[in-house]
Amino acid sequence: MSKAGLRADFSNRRAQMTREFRENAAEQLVKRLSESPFAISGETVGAYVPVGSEPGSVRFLDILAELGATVLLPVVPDGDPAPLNWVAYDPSSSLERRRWGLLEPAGGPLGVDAIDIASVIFVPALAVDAAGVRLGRGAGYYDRTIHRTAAELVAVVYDHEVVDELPGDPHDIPMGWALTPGGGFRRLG
Ligand SMILES: Nc1nc2c(c(=O)[nH]1)N(C=O)[C@@H](CNc1ccc(C(=O)N[C@@H](CCC(=O)O)C(=O)O)cc1)CN2
Ligand SMILES: Nc1ncnc2c1ncn2[C@@H]1O[C@H](COP(=O)(O)OP(=O)(O)OP(=O)(O)O)[C@@H](O)[C@H]1O
Repeated sequence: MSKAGLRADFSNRRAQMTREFRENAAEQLVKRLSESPFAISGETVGAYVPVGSEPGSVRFLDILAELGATVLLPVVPDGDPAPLNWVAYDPSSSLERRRWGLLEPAGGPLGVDAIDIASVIFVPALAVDAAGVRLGRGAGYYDRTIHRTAAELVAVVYDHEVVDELPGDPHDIPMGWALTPGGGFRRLG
């Protein structure tokens, strides 16, 4: 199946999840952080603010910060897809509704290079396969952003979204890990 067809299928399935299912999953993901195979305390960690039925929560970001991480959140640049910009997450400051319904922090962006010092990046995905191929939303923001990073790349997905094989493109950056509510951190590749 084409990437577009797969995107539609995984998105539809997410749209059918109940609120209770999503909230349970979000709480499980928070608990999984205590099992992280990498250090969080003292590290710079990339993460994202989930919108709609994306897995995760603002609480997940708060716990990362409580565990001692500096949390960077992506900001979509104006215009055509280009590398993501980054803002440090401050639990006490507000998130603003932006393009495509995304929630982004209000603070001043640190620049596209800010993510270079991250040791772990939690990456939003619709699905990921056993080799680490990630299915994103199809604008290519993350592939343009993480191609030079040495960070551990963790695709955050629901359990049924870790699949045997997805169609890959040469520009796709492989994920090293999947994080799911039921399975925790799983190595890929
Ligand atoms: N929570 C969250 N933040 C994120 C991402 C994400 O997947 N989740 N991104 C992950 O990359 C980046 C944003 N990427 C996005 C790419 C496409 C669309 C989107 O809805 N596109 C429309 C097309 C709209 C149009 O062209 O006017 C669509 O697909 O229907 C949204 C976000 C950065 N921040
Ligand atoms: N490093 C890159 N340089 C230039 N173009 C790129 C790069 N990575 C991806 N693209 C382009 O971006 C578009 C979307 O790519 P792809 O389908 O892999 O998106 P995605 O990873 O699913 O999306 P996202 O990262 O926004 O969640 C494609 O047209 C692709 O050619």
